[in-house]
Amino acid sequence: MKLTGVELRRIRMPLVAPFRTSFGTETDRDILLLRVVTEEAEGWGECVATGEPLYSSEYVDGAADVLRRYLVPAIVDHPRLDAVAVGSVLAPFKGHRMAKAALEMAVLDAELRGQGRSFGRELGAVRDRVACGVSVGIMDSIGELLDAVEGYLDAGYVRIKLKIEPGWDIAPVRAVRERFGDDVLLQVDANTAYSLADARHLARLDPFDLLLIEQPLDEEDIRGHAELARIVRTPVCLDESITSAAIAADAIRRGACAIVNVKPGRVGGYLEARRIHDVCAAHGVPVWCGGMLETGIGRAANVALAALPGFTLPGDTSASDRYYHTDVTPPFVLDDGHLPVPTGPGIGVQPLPDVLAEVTVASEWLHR
Ligand SMILES: O=C(O)CCC(=O)N[C@@H](C(=O)O)c1ccccc1
Repeated sequence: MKLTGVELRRIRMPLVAPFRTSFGTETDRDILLLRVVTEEAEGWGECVATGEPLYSSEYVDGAADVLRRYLVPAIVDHPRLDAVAVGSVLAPFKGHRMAKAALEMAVLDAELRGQGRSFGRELGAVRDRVACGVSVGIMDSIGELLDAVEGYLDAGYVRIKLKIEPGWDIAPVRAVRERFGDDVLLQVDANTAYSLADARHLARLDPFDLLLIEQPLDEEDIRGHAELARIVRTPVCLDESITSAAIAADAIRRGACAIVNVKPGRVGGYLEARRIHDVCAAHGVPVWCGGMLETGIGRAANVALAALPGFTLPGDTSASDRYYHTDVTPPFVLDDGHLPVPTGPGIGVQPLPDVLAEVTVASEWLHR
């Protein structure tokens, strides 16, 4: 493909409600979108970096800078550009996986739209709809939490994920179990908020029959998670720690995780996400699709990824209205606890021009 233009667009999307995790509270999402224009088609990519470097080292301003200064210039003159080439052209630049993922996604979307192939077909989807879980933030009270969980269960979500942190863990889990019973699929996400010294405390979650405990320790502490997994009966799932297929294989072989949360932005793109899926499948490790509060652009691609065979656990692929009053694409609407896998070319959705214009804070051409 010949790249004829790359647009960097910054949008601000207010959340329907504050979303609190162990590393902070978001009230709106500051999001970078990339539009790649080629002679055959246009493609869209969404960068999942957060406003501040609190989930990982990446943040929106940094991603915009590295795209503007290094990543986009590196690919624009490539004679035969396709999504597979993007990874190798950008490899010399260290890190910045979320920025790289957005660029690779936009190139892949343009390439597939030009070929009339969907993300699902390209990635190897085996389902035409995916079961959806929902992530529930830390709340001011147990009552508020139970009301939120009731609303999501009524909406049809098939799995509940509770954000936890020291001081908000055993009690909310116990309250949800007591109120909604033992059959609700329930898991927790600590976002690195604990240390190995908390192992015995975290083992107090074992009686609640959770699907998993996600990223309890620091993202670099693979050994610590392996030790924790020998103390806590609840399966350990890693998120922030898993930044590549090689690291996934290492973590699995060292006993650090029994389940992996696959997030394309965290690992550098959908092609690496598929490689992680394949490595986990080879080790008999189930995966599920994580979320970064994506708009319908990233959500469409995530739903396609979640349809791969190894994605046997419900992901954080919620409906658009879980986070946004108005999505920048036609909304993803939960149907019987599932979302349909888009079947159109590329990601299968298009931004709605009026909505996009309304939420756009800045737009610049990085190449034309
Ligand atoms: O449903 C979603 O898209 C959000 C799922 C979720 O909880 N994301 C968490 C996470 O740590 O996985 C997150 C929240 C805010 C910012 C980054 C990550």
